[in-house]
Amino acid sequence: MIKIAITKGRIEKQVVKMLSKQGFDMDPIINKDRELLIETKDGIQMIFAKANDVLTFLEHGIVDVGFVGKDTLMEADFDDYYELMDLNIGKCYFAVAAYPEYRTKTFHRRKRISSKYTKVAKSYFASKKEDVEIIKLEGSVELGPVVGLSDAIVDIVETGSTLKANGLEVIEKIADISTRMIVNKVSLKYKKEEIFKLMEALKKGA
Ligand SMILES: Nc1ncnc2c1ncn2[C@@H]1O[C@H](COP(=O)(O)OP(=O)(O)OP(=O)(O)O)[C@@H](O)[C@H]1O
Ligand SMILES: O=P(O)(O)OC[C@H]1O[C@H](OP(=O)(O)OP(=O)(O)O)[C@H](O)[C@@H]1O
Repeated sequence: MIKIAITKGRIEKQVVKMLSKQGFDMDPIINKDRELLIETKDGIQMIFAKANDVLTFLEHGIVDVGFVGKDTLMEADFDDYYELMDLNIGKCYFAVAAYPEYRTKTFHRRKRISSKYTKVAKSYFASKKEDVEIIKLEGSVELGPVVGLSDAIVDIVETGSTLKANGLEVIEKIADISTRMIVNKVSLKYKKEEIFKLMEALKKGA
């Protein structure tokens, strides 16, 4: 039995589609209602969780494999896992975004940056040797500049339509993001064959 945790939502839908294309029995998952733990005929147990919780389950050995965005991995403090594969799905990127005036404006105080990803934001501005104030927001981060809470944001951009709809633009790209397959180090020792079978199937299903 191989135990997998998948980030609910976008990532879940795409990973399930890839596995189903490779002949894995995904019907119980496609037809699930609100169940959070599903077992398939192929000896796979899947749980569906919030991105950060996927890492928590893997850290505590509850699951062998996790599917999460690189954004979640970059923001997390836990890094004792193997990142086995880039699935090339869930593609987007981290960026600094703001109103166009941000580019030319002179700041006589520390810039205020709002983000859900405070660690990523902090290390980006530190790498630029800029001392900024980071303000944590849990979502709809674009609100920061819109309501005057912050001068800029660090957030995920996919199509750019959320930024555009709010008059904001990308100031600088920080890093590419895509979905990664991560594996518990102990699991890789004991379930190597099943884990590699899963990885090969995902490679073919890409
Ligand atoms: N436009 C996008 N916005 C957010 N995440 C995206 C986007 N495109 C791809 N992703 C990837 O999908 C993952 C899950 O995103 P999703 O929107 O389902 O959850 P979330 O925004 O992290 O959390 P929440 O459940 O609070 O909305 C992200 O961690 C990221 O890797
Ligand atoms: O470039 P786009 O295609 O417009 O996508 C980017 C938007 O999607 C994400 O938000 P999400 O929908 O996950 O909601 P949230 O802001 O509540 O996290 C992200 O935080 C941006 O707001």
